[in-house]
Amino acid sequence: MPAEAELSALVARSLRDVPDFPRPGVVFKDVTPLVADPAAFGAVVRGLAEPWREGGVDLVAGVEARGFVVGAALAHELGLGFVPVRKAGKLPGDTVEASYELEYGSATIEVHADALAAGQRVLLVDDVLATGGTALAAWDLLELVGGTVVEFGCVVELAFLGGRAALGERPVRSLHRVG
Ligand SMILES: O=P(O)(O)OC[C@H]1O[C@H](OP(=O)(O)OP(=O)(O)O)[C@H](O)[C@@H]1O
Ligand SMILES: Nc1ncnc2[nH]cnc12
Repeated sequence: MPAEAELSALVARSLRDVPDFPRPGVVFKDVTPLVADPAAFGAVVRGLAEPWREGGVDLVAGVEARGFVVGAALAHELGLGFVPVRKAGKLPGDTVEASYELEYGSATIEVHADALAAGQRVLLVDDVLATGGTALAAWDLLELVGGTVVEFGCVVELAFLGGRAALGERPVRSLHRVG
């Protein structure tokens, strides 16, 4: 099996599907079993890091909360720093914020206004791409504070929810696609 297919299969068997969470009709893709398994977690982090090992990115950003788990590990793997994109009201400095809809609700996220130097190239990551609302809002915020986002990387893509299309021409990479 090619390496990409093997990694996709590993992700598939390391996730837990939780029906009707957090509300009826949603099948929640739970990554907690994956990140609790050092072999699976390591393979996922290496998979997301692979295109960037020779450079092209200055910082990794991740969206609270699950994006912190993937993003901080990935930043460490690449020898880079990490920029947190947080839910509203958590960052202590001056922030810029964006509100958005996601598969099962709405939210507001923030990034520190001084998180990036002008032109710094950012790899944005999260665990799940669903409608793309979160990814698009985070992408725009990171560019608003001066960065250039080079890719949105995620562990799982719920293709039937259209996140890739919502992100338009922005590069998206997922390790495992559902639907
Ligand atoms: O593509 P979307 O429809 O925007 O959905 C994807 C987002 O939803 C989840 O986060 P959630 O807001 O549930 O927060 P959490 O990480 O704190 O659980 C997930 O971690 C992504 O950030
Ligand atoms: N179905 C889902 N499972 C886990 N995280 C999500 N974020 C948005 N939709 C999700």
